[in-house]
Amino acid sequence: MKTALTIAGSDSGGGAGIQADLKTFSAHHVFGMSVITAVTAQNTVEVRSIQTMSKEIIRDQISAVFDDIEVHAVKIGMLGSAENIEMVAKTLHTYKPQHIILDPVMISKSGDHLLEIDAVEALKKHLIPMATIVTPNLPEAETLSGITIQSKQDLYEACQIIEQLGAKAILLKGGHSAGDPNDLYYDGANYTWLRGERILTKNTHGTGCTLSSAIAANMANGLGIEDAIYHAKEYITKAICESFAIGKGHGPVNHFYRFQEVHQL
Ligand SMILES: Nc1ncnc2c1ncn2[C@@H]1O[C@H](COP(=O)(O)OP(=O)(O)OP(=O)(O)O)[C@@H](O)[C@H]1O
Ligand SMILES: Cc1ncc(CO)c(N)n1
Repeated sequence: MKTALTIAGSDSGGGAGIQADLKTFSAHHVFGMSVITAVTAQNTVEVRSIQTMSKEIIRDQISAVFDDIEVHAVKIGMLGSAENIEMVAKTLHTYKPQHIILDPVMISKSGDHLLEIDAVEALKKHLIPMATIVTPNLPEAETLSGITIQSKQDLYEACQIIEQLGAKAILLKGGHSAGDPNDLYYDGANYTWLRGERILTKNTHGTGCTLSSAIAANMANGLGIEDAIYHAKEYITKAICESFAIGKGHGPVNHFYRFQEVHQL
């Protein structure tokens, strides 16, 4: 059995964060484990409050997993504070997991801050250099690169700047663009476009969490990085296509379609 660990925040509404990650792992037949960095009181409409976990309990959750269980891939999502970023980086340095998929979560679809503003520098300094792949959305790529993205050329430049921070590869997600949701992959040498067609739905809560977890699950299952992102893009596209109109805001994506396909439900 292959395993994947998510280090992320809890979403009480079940559409994003740890909950989306574990559902994605299961749908990929990967055994999911979790380190909770923060608890958010959240639904499809808003984030009502956040309690960030202490750095000690984050460290202890990570070591409890690694001291006992082989971890085939790690996905990192919401971290909350600079202090927690430093602790996650320091603890992962001890265990040196082979694949680290870093989703640099900053702001939720509902517009709420999930990362303290002064923590961006810590993310750049401590975690990006450890990442196998970083998966920023457009606003996150602007924050990490320090440039405003208005053209295709800006996308290429943002990828280069983030790669120079030490990441091995970048997947710059196009969900927030005005047109079709095309994602740009950069491996430090070449650019590849993962093309998508915009699905007209408001049910896009947790799309970024799901995409990064699907990449982690695919890598845990032994795929190389390029196959892993290609299949993850297919997975998120279908999951959005068949998403659920649950709640009054941005509803969650559908992880069950995989089980329905396999079991012909
Ligand atoms: N309406 C849509 N139709 C098709 N694909 C989409 C749509 N919205 C997003 N995507 C795809 O979903 C993936 C996640 O992209 P997005 O930019 O939404 O991430 P995100 O902002 O980090 O998500 P979140 O913060 O809600 O978890 C990308 O592959 C993107 O192209
Ligand atoms: C806990 C959590 N992580 C990530 C996201 C993605 O925006 C979210 N809304 N909530």
